[in-house]
Amino acid sequence: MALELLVFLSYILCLFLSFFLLFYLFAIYKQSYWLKRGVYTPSNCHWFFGHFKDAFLLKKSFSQVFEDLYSMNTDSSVIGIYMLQKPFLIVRDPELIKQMFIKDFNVFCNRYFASKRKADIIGSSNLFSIDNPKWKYLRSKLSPAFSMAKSKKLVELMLKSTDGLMNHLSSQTTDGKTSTIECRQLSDKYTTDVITSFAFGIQTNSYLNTEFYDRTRVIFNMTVRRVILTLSVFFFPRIADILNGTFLDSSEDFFRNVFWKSMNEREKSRTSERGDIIDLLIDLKNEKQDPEFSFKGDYLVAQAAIILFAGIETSAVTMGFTLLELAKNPSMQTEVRHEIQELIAKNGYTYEALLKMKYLNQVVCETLRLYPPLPIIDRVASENYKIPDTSIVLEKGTAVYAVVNGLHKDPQLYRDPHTFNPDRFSEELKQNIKSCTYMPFGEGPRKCIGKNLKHFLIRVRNFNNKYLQVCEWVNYNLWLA
Ligand code: HEM
Repeated sequence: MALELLVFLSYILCLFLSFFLLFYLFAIYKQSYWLKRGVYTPSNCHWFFGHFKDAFLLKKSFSQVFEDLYSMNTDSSVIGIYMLQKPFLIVRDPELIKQMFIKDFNVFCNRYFASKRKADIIGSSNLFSIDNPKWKYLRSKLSPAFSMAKSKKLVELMLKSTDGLMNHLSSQTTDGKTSTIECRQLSDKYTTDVITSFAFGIQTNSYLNTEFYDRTRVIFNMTVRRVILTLSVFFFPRIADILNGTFLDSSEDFFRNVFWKSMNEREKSRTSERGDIIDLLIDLKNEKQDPEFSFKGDYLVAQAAIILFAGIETSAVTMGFTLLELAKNPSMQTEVRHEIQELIAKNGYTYEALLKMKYLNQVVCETLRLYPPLPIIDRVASENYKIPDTSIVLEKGTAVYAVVNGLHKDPQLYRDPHTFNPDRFSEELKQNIKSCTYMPFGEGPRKCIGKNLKHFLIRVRNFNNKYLQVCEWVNYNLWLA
């Protein structure tokens, strides 16, 4: 009996070892992909984790690993990398980024990083995720809401949404002079209120009533399940299909109901333009529909939802780090406060005053250089593509990445790159910044649609009458992507 058990166990062990050996050989074979194509690959590739061992073992963020790979000591314009066994390409050379993201946009018009699950309409048919040619049609229809011409109206909407923040700040100073405030959540609540007003057409005050805010957190709070879902959507879309997750997760019905309530009420009581996304979506819903894309049902909810979620976190991260850098640099803070006080005294809290805040703009631009909220930006080749001036042919379906946090901290592109220096963006010096070396909003036709808005979002009313200092427990980590 004991002998039989031993034989049985040896069979199991042999089976396991054979399986392991086969998988190991398969992994090594898969990881020879770039070598066969003559593309430089960093040697620190683990047979199972690929180049992302530290990220999978939670020692570094994925964006930090991308930055490290970008910063490898190489002259190569592209770097072949592996996420587990899957090949991806980092494009290091700004000229090549320009070629792919702008000039050859017809080949690189879609994202790899996006939900493609057809069953999840809100996740897959929003402006961020959807593929060309539907994307082009949708973008042309949504763009008017983001034009500079509409910005004036938007600033009015935003100013109305800042009351919550101002009242909250006033209530925080316990001794009438100082208070320790957690800026990250403060910024999250502020951008949630402002962008909800724009995207969903309703006024929220996340400092007093947290229901709407808490629902948005379902998307951003990274539970283990959410991390697996997000990683699979980003890097392994087929696994995302099997996991059956949706973009809005357990909050889907909540946002759908809020959206339709807002649409229906507006349609009934619409007397003048509020100038928000709801106004635009009502017009699009009532237009003659194009066979390319129908503005109906969840296809409408999807657009409001992506504008909300693409705007909240990016703007809050930027605002939080801007506040932090100003607290660390008192002379810059004084300059910003003087500029704001002077312009508000002359123009009031107006669109015109906000446009003139040149130094604050430089500070925000420098924050976006050091802390880009989306540190990597991807595209996928929609056909085989020969990289100009090389013999490398990218296969259709290959994902390529611009590593924004790598470019922004490259000492060959920025002198003393780790120093916070808003003067880089002064009128005379900003001319020296070359195309595709500064891209917090991405590049090319698919760059951020809310780019113009963020200046207003971050400038409005924040820095006027409070003086900032850094407290002891500051956390500098940007744990995104
Ligand atoms: C500091 C603030 C912001 C930053 C740093 C930022 C950054 C970005 C980046 C890097 C992309 C990808 C661009 C590319 O692939 O080339 C993007 C796309 C997008 N952003 Fe923003 N964003 C910000 C604010 C906003 C705001 C306020 C909104 C809306 C109210 C918004 C809506 C979108 C949308 C809808 C897309 C998808 C565009 C498309 O695929 O056509 N963003 N953003």
